[in-house]
Amino acid sequence: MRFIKPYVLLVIAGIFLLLGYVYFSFFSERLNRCTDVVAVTPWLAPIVWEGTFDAVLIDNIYKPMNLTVATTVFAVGKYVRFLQDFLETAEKHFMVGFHVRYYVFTDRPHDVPSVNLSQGRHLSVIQVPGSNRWQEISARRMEIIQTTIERQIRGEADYIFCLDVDSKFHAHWGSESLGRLVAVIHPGYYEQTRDRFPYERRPASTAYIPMDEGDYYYGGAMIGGFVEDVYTLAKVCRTRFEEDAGNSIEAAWQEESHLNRYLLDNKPSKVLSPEYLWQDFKAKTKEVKVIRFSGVIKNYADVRPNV
Ligand SMILES: CC(=O)N[C@H]1[C@@H](OP(=O)(O)OP(=O)(O)OC[C@H]2O[C@@H](n3ccc(=O)[nH]c3=O)[C@H](O)[C@@H]2O)O[C@H](CO)[C@H](O)[C@@H]1O
Ligand SMILES: [Mn+2]
Repeated sequence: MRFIKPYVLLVIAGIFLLLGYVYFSFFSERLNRCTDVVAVTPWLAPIVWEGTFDAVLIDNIYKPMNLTVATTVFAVGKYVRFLQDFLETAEKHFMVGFHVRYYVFTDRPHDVPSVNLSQGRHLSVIQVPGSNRWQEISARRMEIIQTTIERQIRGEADYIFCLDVDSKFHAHWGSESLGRLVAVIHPGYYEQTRDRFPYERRPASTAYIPMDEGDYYYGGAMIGGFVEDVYTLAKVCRTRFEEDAGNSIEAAWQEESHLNRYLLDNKPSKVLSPEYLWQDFKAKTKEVKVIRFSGVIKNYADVRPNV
């Protein structure tokens, strides 16, 4: 040992430190980059994330089918102000190249903006009553979707998406989202365990979900699928909502709670990742590579009839 000069020992120690650093930073970077997502549900339905589909290939399958996609959107009261951005961004990103029929439900038909629609895309305005309770407006969507499918949409479209209006499209939303019954994972709860989901927890409500049940917490801002499957969903949720009202109970998150109960018993055939329902106030997380549709930041006191 006495032949080894101290500086040699220092150099050896330095080399070990350097190797340790390189090794550690390599693996910690790999750990950080590990953003794998689950792309299938326990009942084997796909969960659609960026990287799990080939947009060109899927379009090539669906486009020759000459499909029409209905899109319902409610703009009651001051929510008409969201229509312009919603429609303009939908024209850029939503089901581009497909026949799209927008159904705009509003109590202010004269305030519906005129937006240039691409070829093969139409818009109908359907007058609905206003209300002084936002909970009622939000919840009555199920009833109105049900009756409009009966009256009109059934004969005009193959698929349907029912969307929140206080939102914008930011990137491609195409045929990869089509399926028999399609729901979206709520962006606020995809990292949570189910005991944290805000399901309706009172057994007196028909939307009740016990603590040890539930698959995902689905967002009420998007529901889609075959017109007939969405029709049944809307009808069941509406009936249950009214049954609850008869017993003087309103589920925690109105139709969203009923939707979650319905989807627990009737599993969606396709689940969209939170890329398809983000919220502008929420910072992007590493799993979410693309934000396709996102709720804008709104001043609730300013836009809702009651707070
Ligand atoms: C991200 C997400 O999943 N959002 C859900 C959530 O919050 P939100 O806070 O996003 O609800 P919201 O105020 O956007 O209401 C839902 C929708 O109802 C319509 N509307 C509402 C009020 C009004 O005065 N006029 C009007 O037209 C409009 O289309 C709006 O987008 O909770 C609601 C139920 O409580 C719905 O389930 C929403 O889909
Ligand atoms: Mn909303």
